[in-house]
Amino acid sequence: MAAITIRGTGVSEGIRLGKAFLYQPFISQGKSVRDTISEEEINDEVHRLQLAKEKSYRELDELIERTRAELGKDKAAILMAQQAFLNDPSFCPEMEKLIRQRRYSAEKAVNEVVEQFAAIFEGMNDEYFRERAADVRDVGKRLVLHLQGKKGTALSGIKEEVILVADDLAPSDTVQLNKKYVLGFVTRVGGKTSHTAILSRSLGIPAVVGVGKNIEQINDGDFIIIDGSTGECIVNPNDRLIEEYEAKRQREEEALRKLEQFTFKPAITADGFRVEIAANIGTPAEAKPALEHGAEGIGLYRTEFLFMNETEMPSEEKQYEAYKQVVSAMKGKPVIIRTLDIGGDKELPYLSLPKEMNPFLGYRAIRLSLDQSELLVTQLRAILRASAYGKVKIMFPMISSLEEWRQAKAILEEVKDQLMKEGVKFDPSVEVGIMVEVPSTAILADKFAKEVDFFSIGTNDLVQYTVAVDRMNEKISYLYDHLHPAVIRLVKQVIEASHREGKWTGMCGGMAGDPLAAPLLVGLGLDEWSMVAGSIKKVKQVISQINRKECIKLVEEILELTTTEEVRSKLEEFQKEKGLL
Ligand SMILES: C=C(OP(=O)(O)O)C(=O)O
Ligand SMILES: [Mg+2]
Repeated sequence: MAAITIRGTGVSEGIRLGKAFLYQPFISQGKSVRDTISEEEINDEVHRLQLAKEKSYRELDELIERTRAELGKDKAAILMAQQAFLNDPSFCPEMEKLIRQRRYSAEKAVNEVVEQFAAIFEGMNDEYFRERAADVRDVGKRLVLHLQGKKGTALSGIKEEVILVADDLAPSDTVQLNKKYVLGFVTRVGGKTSHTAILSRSLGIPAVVGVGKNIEQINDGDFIIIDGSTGECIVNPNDRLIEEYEAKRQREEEALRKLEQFTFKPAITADGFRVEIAANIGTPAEAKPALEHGAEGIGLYRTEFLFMNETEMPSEEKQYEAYKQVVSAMKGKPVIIRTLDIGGDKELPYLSLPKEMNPFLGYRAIRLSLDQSELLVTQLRAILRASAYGKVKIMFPMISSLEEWRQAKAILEEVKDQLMKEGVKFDPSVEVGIMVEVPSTAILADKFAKEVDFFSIGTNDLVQYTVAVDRMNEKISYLYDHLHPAVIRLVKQVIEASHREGKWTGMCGGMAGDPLAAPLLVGLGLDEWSMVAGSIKKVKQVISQINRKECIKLVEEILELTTTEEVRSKLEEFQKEKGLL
């Protein structure tokens, strides 16, 4: 049999070789599914639907319990939302109506109502609601499985090492799988931000998604190779290919093993320059994994996800609980909590923000918080209360003028006074800083440095605003690069301005987690680096194998260069010389 190579998007790196396990939950086993039934069968059919609903409900109960214990409250909430569909007055009752009035079989009635619900969600102009379409289909799948007398799905039954091949993976599928046996994922649909992509990265399982119709080339039990970096998937490879990829996999594993030793080491250059390495998180559940990846603190807690996962503004109490959870988990290590950064690509359905021509230049982040200051006051109260449990620092996003900073700081001082009067415990000496994401702020860094306690450079937005390149637009993504000489100048200016005032500068944009940029940032004297937890080891390794003095010289050379490409080549050359590339 000749080998076939099919391609998708690599979303979680790593090479895996193994047997394909085709997951097809919709294929009916034995029982053929009818579309309609006879008049006499109506009551039995309604009863069948009722039983399937009850079984699904109980099954979800168990899954929720297990998920809460193993993966935390946030993941369990996805399943609770699914259970809520089962009780929705227009969900199961609507199916019953279709059975009674149109003589639909229970399966057809389920599919019809599920697709109506899914279509409504998919038509919504909001990513959060669009994702609910996957949840409602997931509930439908569960109902159909029970109608056909199958208990649960085949996933929990996997007892040997396999590469899972599926149309897509629903949230409830993924909580059932046994990580020990799943070597990798291949899915027909999906892209870099699909549920499977996010999950595979957080589990550290290689994945290729979006292979399309070619997925049909894979049969159950076929031997396949997947490469989660290139998006390649080879079906029935010959011995030569197996040998080649097995050797590649072993090299990867060896490199990873070498990296492990850096996890809990401090980041110090060969000549003794020490920096702090922290992690970016979006939910409290990520704090513990961040520590396990060797984070020395949280350099950016994006609180907006707490707001985005709700259907109404989270109360002070709810926010306080979330912040406290992170602060307590970090056990005295610093936690930089960023106030709400909504707007741009991050929407809040219940805030009904106006549609804008240029949302990234619009009503967002600190602008919104200052305009609707009751939101900011509630959030600052919650953050300050959490500060009693560890080392909290507060950071304002998207500051573009000194007025904005001063207003935000004044509100913070008022909130502190209020809490003091109320006799509420908090840390009165919390450090307060700003994100540097807008060129105007980088340019005025010397003025800001006299007033703030620290800076944290957000290169994700700083690149976007400096180069005038939309960070979400694939078509011009070739322009989007943190190694642009103009961005490097701004970074340098900010770090130097802070040091002149005895303050420190961190970085929580993607540049901090880019190992190639590490010698440049060491040369520039960046004090604190915050990144996705998975990058920590690699960055620590690079830092430990370079020399500050050499990096300072490298910076001088880089500042003479004129293009992004030249900067990139220079950094690659430097790392090759050190054997790091
Ligand atoms: C860290 C940043 O913020 P976010 O990615 O949340 O916009 C940034 O802009 O670099
Ligand atoms: Mg930003």
